[in-house]
Amino acid sequence: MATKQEEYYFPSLPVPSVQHLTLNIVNEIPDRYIRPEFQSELVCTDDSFQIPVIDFSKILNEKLRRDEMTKLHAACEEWGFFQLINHGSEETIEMMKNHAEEFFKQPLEEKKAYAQEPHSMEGYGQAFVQFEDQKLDWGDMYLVRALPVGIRNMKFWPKYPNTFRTPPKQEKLPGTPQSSTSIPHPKSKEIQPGLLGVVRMKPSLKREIIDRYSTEVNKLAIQLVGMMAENLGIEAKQLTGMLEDVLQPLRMNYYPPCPQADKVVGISPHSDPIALTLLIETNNVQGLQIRKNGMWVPVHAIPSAFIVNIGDMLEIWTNGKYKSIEHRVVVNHHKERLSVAAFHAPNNEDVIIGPRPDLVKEGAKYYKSTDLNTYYKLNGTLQGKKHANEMKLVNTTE
Ligand SMILES: O=C(O)CCC(=O)C(=O)O
Ligand SMILES: [Fe+2]
Repeated sequence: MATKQEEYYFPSLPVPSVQHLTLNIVNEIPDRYIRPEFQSELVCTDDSFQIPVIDFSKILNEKLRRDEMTKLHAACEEWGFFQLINHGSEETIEMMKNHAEEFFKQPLEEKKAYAQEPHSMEGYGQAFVQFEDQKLDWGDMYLVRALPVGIRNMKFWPKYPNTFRTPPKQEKLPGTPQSSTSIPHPKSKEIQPGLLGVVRMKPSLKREIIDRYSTEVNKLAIQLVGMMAENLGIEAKQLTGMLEDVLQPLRMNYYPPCPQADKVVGISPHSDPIALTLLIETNNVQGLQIRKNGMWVPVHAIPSAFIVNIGDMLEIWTNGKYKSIEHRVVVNHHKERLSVAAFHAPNNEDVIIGPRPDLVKEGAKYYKSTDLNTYYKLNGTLQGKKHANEMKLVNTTE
């Protein structure tokens, strides 16, 4: 099946790396980053008002499944966001966090080797900069297309840390079978003291991190989408089938500290135009906020949890039963913040973006149906719930 991958990537004008801009700034930041439009918006100060937490291990447990599935349904209907715990990928998350942090610590020149090219969001740079006079977000990003395997462009995959993309070298240790290895990432938790004091990795941890992370996250995403279909009373395939041939970009976000943090925004308010996002905050610095009840609600990430959110495509496929939610990132005065978002969307241009027929059977259809290429062309800049809103039919009650 032929796909037109490049069309799905929105070209962005080159702008300076914010991380390196900050090295020369003492107090005043360039005007292009000042965003007065966001400064008066209400932020929720009640820390107990939080997105729901879903325990994946309970869903897999026959006795506990029912209640947890009900919680999942409510989370998707009422919040569009939840944290997923006990999902089994905790170790992989830990490695991903270490690697992403190490990558951004490198000198600018090293990172520039992966700079985005015109007409593509892949690589190191910024996203959604369309105009020379456009206001800018206070953050850098690094994006690689992880799935499908066939579209991987290895020139954008980081060579450092070396275990990011390349399996660690196999080294035979005296008296041990070939399962022993060495040279894991210096900071990674997989290091275990081996026989004769030689450092080795657990046999299960020998794959390159991006590949391993991408595979595990995609598997979870598809399982979650299947559970959502079940909760909506439709066949799992009605939703999972849309992602059988999946496009999974991984976006690593780096938000440097800012001396005028209350005047900038790390990522402008937006909903994700894809189907489902699984995100990790790598260094426990709060920054993500979601729009709820007319205010911005800070998300306090649980270490090792995935923050999962419904994207515009799932809102449209479910005919609005599940909602994509606007979110933004605020930055910190003193601390940097990092996150890694794994997006999931169809990779098959025959997939239709429109309400699934079984979800409009007994009622009105609230969204248009369109092909994937037309859908992606609705995009331009990060602007609220642009895709979902453009697709809404006027007869909608909301
Ligand atoms: O950094 C975050 O917490 C959110 C990032 C995000 O919304 C995105 O990459 O689409
Ligand atoms: Fe997002």
